Amino acid sequence: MWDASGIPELDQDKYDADEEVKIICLGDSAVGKSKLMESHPQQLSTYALTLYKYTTTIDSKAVLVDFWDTAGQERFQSMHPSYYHKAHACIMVFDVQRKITYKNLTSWYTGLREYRPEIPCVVVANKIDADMKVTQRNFNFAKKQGLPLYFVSAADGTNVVKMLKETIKMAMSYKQNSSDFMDEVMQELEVQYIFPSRY
Ligand SMILES: Nc1nc2c(ncn2[C@@H]2O[C@H](COP(=O)(O)OP(=O)(O)OP(=O)(O)O)[C@@H](O)[C@H]2O)c(=O)[nH]1
Ligand SMILES: [Mg+2]
Repeated sequence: MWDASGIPELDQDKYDADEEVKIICLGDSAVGKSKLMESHPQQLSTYALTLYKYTTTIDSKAVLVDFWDTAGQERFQSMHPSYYHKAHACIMVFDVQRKITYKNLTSWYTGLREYRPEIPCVVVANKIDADMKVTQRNFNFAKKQGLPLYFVSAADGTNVVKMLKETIKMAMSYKQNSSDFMDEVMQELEVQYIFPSRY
């Protein structure tokens, strides 16, 4: 099992800066998570984790975004808690051509909410280039959970930038507005859970 805390570049303290957000990516293997992120050249890879660093301008503020990408075969059951730690938003991806990847969103979402009950989360229906008709279909999971749904193609770029920009905005808004007491408590609990030996 990988340990993000051992990599200096993944030092959690830097996420305290106002203009930096952490966005995690979840979804089954081969749905296109890495392809969605690969438009961003700077990356740092370990065994199961790839970090894509991305700078953008939102509301005339320079924002540094760390996109965290893991291999889908890790599955939610064995996701390391530090993957979720201090994440400000989540991108959940499925493949419109493989129904099972849509069904499994439920498990990914349950796993996410265990660690990050409040962060904004978007659902991405990827690979629409393979079958444009799917954009007419209802994907009730997103509606039922009250999550935004984006039809995208990582292959030809359709809606990718729009989805990323809107997710970054949600992440920033979460970071700026969620410093309520419960969130602080949750974060303390997470820290103790990840680094039990320090306490
Ligand atoms: N047609 C089409 N193929 C895509 C699209 N996005 C990804 N693919 C292909 O789907 C395959 C899997 O893409 P990856 O980005 O490696 O998927 P992943 O979710 O990162 O998979 P894991 O790392 O195993 O979890 C690759 O062959 C991609 O080229 C898309 O929008 N359209
Ligand atoms: Mg991948």
